[in-house]
Amino acid sequence: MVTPSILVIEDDIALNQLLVQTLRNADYDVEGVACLAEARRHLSAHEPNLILLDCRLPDGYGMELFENGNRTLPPVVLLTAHGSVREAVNAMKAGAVEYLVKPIEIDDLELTIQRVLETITLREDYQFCKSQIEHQHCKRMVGQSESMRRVHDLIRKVAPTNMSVLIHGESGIGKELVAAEIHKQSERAHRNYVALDCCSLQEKLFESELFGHEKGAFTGADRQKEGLIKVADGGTLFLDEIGEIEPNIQAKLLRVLETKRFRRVGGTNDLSSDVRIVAATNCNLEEMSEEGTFRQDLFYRLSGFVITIPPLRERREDIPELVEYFLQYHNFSRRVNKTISPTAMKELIAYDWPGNVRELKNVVERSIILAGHKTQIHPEHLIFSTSNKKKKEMGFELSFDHQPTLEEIEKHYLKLLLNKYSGHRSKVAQISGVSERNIYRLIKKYGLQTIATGPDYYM
Ligand SMILES: Nc1ncnc2c1ncn2[C@@H]1O[C@H](COP(=O)(O)OP(=O)(O)OP(=O)(O)O)[C@@H](O)[C@H]1O
Repeated sequence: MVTPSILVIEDDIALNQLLVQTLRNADYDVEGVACLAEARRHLSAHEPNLILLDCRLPDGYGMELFENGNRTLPPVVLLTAHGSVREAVNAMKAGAVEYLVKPIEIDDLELTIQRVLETITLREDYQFCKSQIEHQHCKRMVGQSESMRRVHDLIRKVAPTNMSVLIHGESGIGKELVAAEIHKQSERAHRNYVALDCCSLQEKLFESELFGHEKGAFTGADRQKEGLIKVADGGTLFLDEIGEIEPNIQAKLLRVLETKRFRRVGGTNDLSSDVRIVAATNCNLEEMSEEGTFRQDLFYRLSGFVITIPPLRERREDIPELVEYFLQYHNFSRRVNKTISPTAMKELIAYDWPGNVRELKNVVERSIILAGHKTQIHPEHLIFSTSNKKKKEMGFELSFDHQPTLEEIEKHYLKLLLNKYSGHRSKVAQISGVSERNIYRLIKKYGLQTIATGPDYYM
């Protein structure tokens, strides 16, 4: 184990030497300085694990060290004069983790330092474990129903090949999770996995995001930029909502699939990238290709291998496992230990889940909060997006205390639909009669990102 390092900042030379020597005898790696200027110099080159800081120094108050720029200081134990309680309180408020009152007892000093260092180690270990668990939870695919076993089987079979894959399924069903799994189980796993939502950006920006651009290709292109196709060279590029891409980009994407070649926006040189494309959609691409809104040749290229994820309401046997999984995840991150009552579980299984797994995840998280101090989640803690059941399904009301502008009506209506359908954007698009791309634009325009739940990269 690395020896913990300590910086002693104390202007009383005798005390400084005593502290340094005592702590060195206790096997710490210790340096001593006598003023703020020296401390700042030392800290610009070293990162001690802990600082012992005198309150008053010849060139200022010890606490001024906290105000010094953005650099995060290691934990500070303040050395205060006997009787200056106010100073100690202010120090703790400013960020010191402990204080020691002079004259300093050696036993006290050693114990305090040991305790502070132990707390830091525990906190670091906790953060590490938490991030590991969160990471695993983000990635793990749960569900042992027959249809999900088939999905797993298809992933296992297609992952090692280099085939393009088209993932089909309703919004919030886990398409991105399947794409990530294909990458993880492929030989490309050690290279980049890059995800891009095809309706998150306006056409020109999307094109430049995908293919990159040359300097001067358009206003604002002040330097050459690498596109995601290149960034994912050797790896996997996941294109979500592929049905939304414009015909011009469809043609360029087809070229990448056929020849692995492309050009940056504004460029004349052919570039190449060995990228595997995994695409997802909740549209009927076949129908779109027959109607002429999606290139047929691109559809055929992409649909060489299709994985369809059935909606949650068609594989209700997965619900208990998913509920337990999300419960465990949210219990852990909220440091509680809630269980679910059999009646609440029954309701979850019976519900139709228009927002699929994403909606289930949200309902479980909300139920933990609503259960408050109760250890068990009951039906009254479950709030579904279509709550008040079907009774208000057909009607809606917008009320204003003034004559609203059209924009205000648009914003309120969008907000109402997003709330009603748990941020299920394709449903909102379908009901309001505009494309999903437009729904995205409106969500951004009216700052409703927090209601529109979806993968982070959308917003
Ligand atoms: N089988 C599953 N096991 C565990 N978590 C899941 C599963 N399916 C979906 N999820 C979780 O549900 C949420 C939505 O999943 P994901 O983003 O993959 O859906 P999507 O189909 O790509 O959605 P969209 O159509 O909106 O892009 C994510 O938090 C994901 O981790």
